[in-house]
Amino acid sequence: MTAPQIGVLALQGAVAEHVRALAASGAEVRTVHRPAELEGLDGLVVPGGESTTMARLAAPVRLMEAVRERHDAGMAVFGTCAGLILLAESVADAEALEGFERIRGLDVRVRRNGYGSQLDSFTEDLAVAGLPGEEHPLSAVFIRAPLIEELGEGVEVLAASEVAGTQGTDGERSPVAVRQGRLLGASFHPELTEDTRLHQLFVEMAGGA
Ligand SMILES: NC(=O)CC[C@H](N)C(=O)O
Repeated sequence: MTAPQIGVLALQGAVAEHVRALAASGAEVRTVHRPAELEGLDGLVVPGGESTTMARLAAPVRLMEAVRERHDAGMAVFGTCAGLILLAESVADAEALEGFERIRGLDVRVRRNGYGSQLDSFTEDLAVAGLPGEEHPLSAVFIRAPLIEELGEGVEVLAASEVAGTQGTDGERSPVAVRQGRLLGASFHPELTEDTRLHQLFVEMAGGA
């Protein structure tokens, strides 16, 4: 079997760390800056960073639209943190993103910085459904993370956080890793630890699992 071809959207953000984690997970990896570079990819990671910056940088070459079209044609997409914001069907406080295309498609509503500011960044051990060695928690790093406020019917929750968002989810566990068909989303930064199991799950998904 040939290795799944996975791209990392490389406009801004945590690109190199995703490349390393994907390569360690058996993928053939390349960075993507332009629509033509999406050709032939089985999957694309949209990294964390700053969603507004990425949306602005993508606009002149219509990269968000191109990713959406490739996803419609079968490419899997994994959005982490800012990448999740770009993948979400709806953003609660979208003023800063207004007028800019996003990928969309993942049937969730997110709130940017929904766990608070940089100072409220945290690490949490999560149980994630469907990972190899599921009984070992995944150490998840949250940095100005988006809060998933609402989920559509077809969205499966793989992990939830004990930490409540700043608005509306008091006392409830908030979903922080979700899957809907060939879309995967995480509020946190899976590329910042040595644990590559979520990347492995995505590489398998993109390869047809
Ligand atoms: N670490 C991150 O990716 C932060 C995301 C950032 N708060 C945004 O809105 O894009």
